[in-house]
Amino acid sequence: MKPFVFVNIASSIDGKISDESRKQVRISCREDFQRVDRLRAFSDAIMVGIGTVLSDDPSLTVKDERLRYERVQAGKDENPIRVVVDSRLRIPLNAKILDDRARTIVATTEKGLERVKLIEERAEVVVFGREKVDLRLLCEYLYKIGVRRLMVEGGGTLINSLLREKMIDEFNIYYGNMIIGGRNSPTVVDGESFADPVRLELISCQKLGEGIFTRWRVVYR
Ligand SMILES: NC(=O)c1ccc[n+]([C@@H]2O[C@H](COP(=O)([O-])OP(=O)(O)OC[C@H]3O[C@@H](n4cnc5c(N)ncnc54)[C@H](O)[C@@H]3O)[C@@H](O)[C@H]2O)c1
Ligand SMILES: Nc1nc(=O)c(N)c(NC[C@H](O)[C@H](O)[C@H](O)COP(=O)(O)O)[nH]1
Repeated sequence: MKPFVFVNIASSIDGKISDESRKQVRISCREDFQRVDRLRAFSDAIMVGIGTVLSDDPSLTVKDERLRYERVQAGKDENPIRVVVDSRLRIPLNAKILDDRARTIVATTEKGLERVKLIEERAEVVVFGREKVDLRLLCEYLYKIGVRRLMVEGGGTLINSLLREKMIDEFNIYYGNMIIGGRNSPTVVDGESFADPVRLELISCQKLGEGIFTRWRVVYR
């Protein structure tokens, strides 16, 4: 069994999620960040790859105090569980994701065991896989500890692996009103291309701020 897995990502019109520097580019408008905050609040866990932690240093917490309050009223923690996929435990000790605002799980492999002690002082470390984190086992584990809605906030390398494993149920993509360009800029799905393109079904499409918010169901064949 696995949670319902959905991606939320902000993209430029040319499909880029950052520029060639790989530093964070603000693509979302205010309305979109509010939408993302609500999605976070209605998720049990939020997952990112270590590439995103190293580039963006996200906190992955719910910003709106009322949404955190509603979670507590519903018997949940203020913030969803944060999950980092980090094969070699490269996570910096001062990463925001390791602060005490939410429960954090760092998923690593047998190659990441050297730093386990250090990280364990700040987060829960789980080991799944030898070279790359085994995402199927990780998602099964998350289901076992009660995660039913898993939000994936990137980046493109992690999303590619999850798609290959047929783990993603839905994409929420916000297209900001910009073109970033650059052959080496990260895209929504990086890594190798698919022999057969992954098919999607459009759920909804709406103007949001100055951009477009789209939802897509993944159709695996
Ligand atoms: N615009 C947005 O919404 C948004 C959101 C997130 C990230 N980003 C951007 O994306 C970029 C980072 O993305 P990225 O692709 O470099 O990194 P990523 O966040 O996808 O992390 C990938 C890393 O995770 C690790 N990993 C472990 N097991 C894995 C597995 N089974 N499959 C895949 N990866 C595994 C590997 O070390 C791999 O290099 C940054 O530039 C960031 O700004 C943008
Ligand atoms: N939704 C969204 N729109 C963007 O324009 C953008 N650049 C990101 N980038 C993803 C980034 O890695 C983080 O998810 C948050 O942008 C960081 O915010 P927090 O500190 O977690 O609140 N995400």
